[in-house]
Amino acid sequence: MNGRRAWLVWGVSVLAYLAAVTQRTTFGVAGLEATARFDATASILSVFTVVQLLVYAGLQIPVGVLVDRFGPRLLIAGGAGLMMAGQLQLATADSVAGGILGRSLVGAGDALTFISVLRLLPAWFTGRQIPILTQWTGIVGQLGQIASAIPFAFVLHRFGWSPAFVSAASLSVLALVLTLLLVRNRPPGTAGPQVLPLRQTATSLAQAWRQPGTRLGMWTHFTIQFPGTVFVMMWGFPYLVSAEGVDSSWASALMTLFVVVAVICGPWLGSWVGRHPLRRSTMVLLIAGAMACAWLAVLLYPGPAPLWLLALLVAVLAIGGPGSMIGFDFARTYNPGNRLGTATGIVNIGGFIASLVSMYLIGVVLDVLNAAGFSGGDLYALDSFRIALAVQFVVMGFGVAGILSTRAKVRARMADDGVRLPPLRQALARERLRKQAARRGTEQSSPGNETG
Ligand SMILES: N[C@@H](Cc1c[nH]cn1)C(=O)NCC(=O)O
Repeated sequence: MNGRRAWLVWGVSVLAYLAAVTQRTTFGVAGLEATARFDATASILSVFTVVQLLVYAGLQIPVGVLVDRFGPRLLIAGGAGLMMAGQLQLATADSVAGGILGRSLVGAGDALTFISVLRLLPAWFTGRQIPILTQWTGIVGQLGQIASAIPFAFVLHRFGWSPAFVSAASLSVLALVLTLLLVRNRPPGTAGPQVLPLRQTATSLAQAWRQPGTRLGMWTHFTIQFPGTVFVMMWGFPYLVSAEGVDSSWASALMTLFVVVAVICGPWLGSWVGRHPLRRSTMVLLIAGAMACAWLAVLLYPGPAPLWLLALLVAVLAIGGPGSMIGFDFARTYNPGNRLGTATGIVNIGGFIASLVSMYLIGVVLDVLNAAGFSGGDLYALDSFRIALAVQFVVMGFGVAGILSTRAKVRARMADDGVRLPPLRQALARERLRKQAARRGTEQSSPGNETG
């Protein structure tokens, strides 16, 4: 099914997602300028980010329903239009209310983009390519952070607030135009999934939710996306610099390591998922276990943790981004085409809710410890952070319980359908044999290649 046209559609839609991630992250880069422009305190500024994330998370299900009804092209274009409007609003806003309106529009446009881009993949690609391309979609999109950190920051510091946000808006204009010109919902001559009548929308939403595979995807996203998001978007920098005493240039290097590890792991995880579709949840639990162990080692380390241990922590947390994409693979494989957008929206809520709850609770615990005198007047004391960050174990425990209970339901349904899951040991032995056979095949074919 895939040819040049499919790659073009994917390329343009991923550019639209990259533009969305750029718009999502520009405000973080402009934090200092925003404080001066809006004459705002740190907590008011954090409201900008929280509102944007709440709008994003709150719109996931409506957007999922809309993408099933109107197709991804219209929604990706609409998302780009909303983000353009949001950034233009921000470019001219000089009151907190005006700024928050701008960020809300950006959050709404952003919400329309990612699940619509994922929705295009099964229409244009087949089989094992889909999990790999799902990963590449996530990876290429994250590069939008670099567009905020380098060209956007350059324009902001050189030319000021309004030119920077207007230039960011122009990226969404490009995404809007290219999407309308080049993206199509499916290859010409192929029939899309049957669109359900409007009155069946609620039924379809209920069916997507009742499907335990969708909820397994949501708990997957919930459990392993949030530790990395919390670290990168909110608490990582203050923790590293103020509590662990890491130099700020090393802290930036650790944040770069985060992106590099996510980029390296994504394609590998995508191809692993394609080869072991029945072991996806085991991989998710392994990643969650590795994250819990890494945090435990850092938080229990007597005194400030050494840089190598912090680098290990960052590397493990980074796997969560690509790892959480396995959640979307559950949604895709356990739902029919006509409710795939809805199911994807449900999955995508998981990680963002867990992130918001954790970010907030960590802040509350830090405040309480400070008010109680535990922190010795230093809000970001190492021992206070040890307790506050441990909140994540509770959130993760919640997620793991969700994964285990929904996985049991998925497996029970599979057993009813006559699908038997071979024991892990047997599956690993079979994989070893397959690899040996593949190696023997290569050895045997090499002389032929040489003579041929
Ligand atoms: N898991 C992330 C995307 C990702 C992929 N690799 C690293 N991060 C996700 O769910 N993203 C949703 C979005 O809207 O960006």
